[in-house]
Amino acid sequence: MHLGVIGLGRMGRIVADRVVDSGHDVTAFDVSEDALADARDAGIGTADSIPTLADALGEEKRIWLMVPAGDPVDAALDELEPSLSEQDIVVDGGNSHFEDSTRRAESTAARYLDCGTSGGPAGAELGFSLMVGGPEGAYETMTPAFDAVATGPEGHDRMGPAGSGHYVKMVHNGVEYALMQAYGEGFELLHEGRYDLDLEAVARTWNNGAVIRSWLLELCEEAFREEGTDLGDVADHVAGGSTGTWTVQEALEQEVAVPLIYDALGERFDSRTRAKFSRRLANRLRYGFGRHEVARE
Ligand SMILES: NC(=O)C1=CN([C@@H]2O[C@H](COP(=O)(O)OP(=O)(O)OC[C@H]3O[C@@H](n4cnc5c(N)ncnc54)[C@H](O)[C@@H]3O)[C@@H](O)[C@H]2O)C=CC1
Ligand SMILES: O=C(CO)[C@H](O)[C@H](O)COP(=O)(O)O
Repeated sequence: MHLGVIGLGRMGRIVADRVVDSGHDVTAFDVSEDALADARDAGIGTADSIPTLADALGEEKRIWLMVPAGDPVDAALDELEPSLSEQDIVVDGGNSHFEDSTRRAESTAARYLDCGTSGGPAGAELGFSLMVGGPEGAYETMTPAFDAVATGPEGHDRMGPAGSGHYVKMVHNGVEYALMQAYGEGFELLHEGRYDLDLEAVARTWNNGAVIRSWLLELCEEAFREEGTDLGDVADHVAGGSTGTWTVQEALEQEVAVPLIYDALGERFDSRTRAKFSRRLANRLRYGFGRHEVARE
């Protein structure tokens, strides 16, 4: 397969690297000259514009977008559109809103796959979990790329029609908010409670056989090891929030109660006005899985 990758940031560069490492060809583009130069230095083929990238892919273009959700996706698609036909397949691997993905799938000439991606930059070695929505034939055609980018054949699946991949990823992120909140509250009680505890040791013990062991808990262990049991100067400020907001909005529309996700989202908003230990841990965990910048005091 010859894959075009648009967006070579924290996630897109991993997509390109994994596809190349699996023996496929990649031609990549990013608006950032630095990102392009880094990719070239690593032996990845690059193009100096989106139309040039499209030309390099010839007939039956296979293109993976990994740019920030919203306007950048529409901007990249607008530039691609004159080169696209129904022989071509475009994958959006970012965190787009599922309704945007449905709209794009209807308006593009290409076959469109919305692909929720989980694992974060820290998951580069293991591979990602991919939740794909869109036409079955396009999903099957892209299987070699999905095998390469995911943990393997078990790490991706077609969720359903257009929009369903990003819908499942949106709910995944809602769950992520609630789990972070639950770990944060537990560690806050241990931190403020009656024993003088080493929280790294607690997390490590829990990670070895406990019911609540998980990758997020391993990232808690890492955070306490690297920042100290009181999280050092990690600020009580949690950024992000869009994917959790979408989850809550959809839950309201479907009249499904999601009180834990709702509360976790509220805590995140509240963090921007008051200081709390659980939020400081959430702030540090987002670096752990997403390499999002840690806000510090
Ligand atoms: N960082 C994470 O943990 C995860 C991120 N995602 C999603 O993946 C997408 C990419 O995220 P990151 O790689 O973290 O972002 P990033 O900010 O590290 O990289 C985005 C890249 O896209 C480039 N770009 C922006 N507009 C462009 C355009 N029109 N044409 C070409 N390149 C363009 C930027 O120059 C940058 O290099 C986002 O939708 C994000 O929400 C999904 C799962 C995990
Ligand atoms: O999708 C992700 C992890 O699964 C990304 O890290 C995303 O940026 C996190 O979402 P938010 O910014 O709403 O915290």
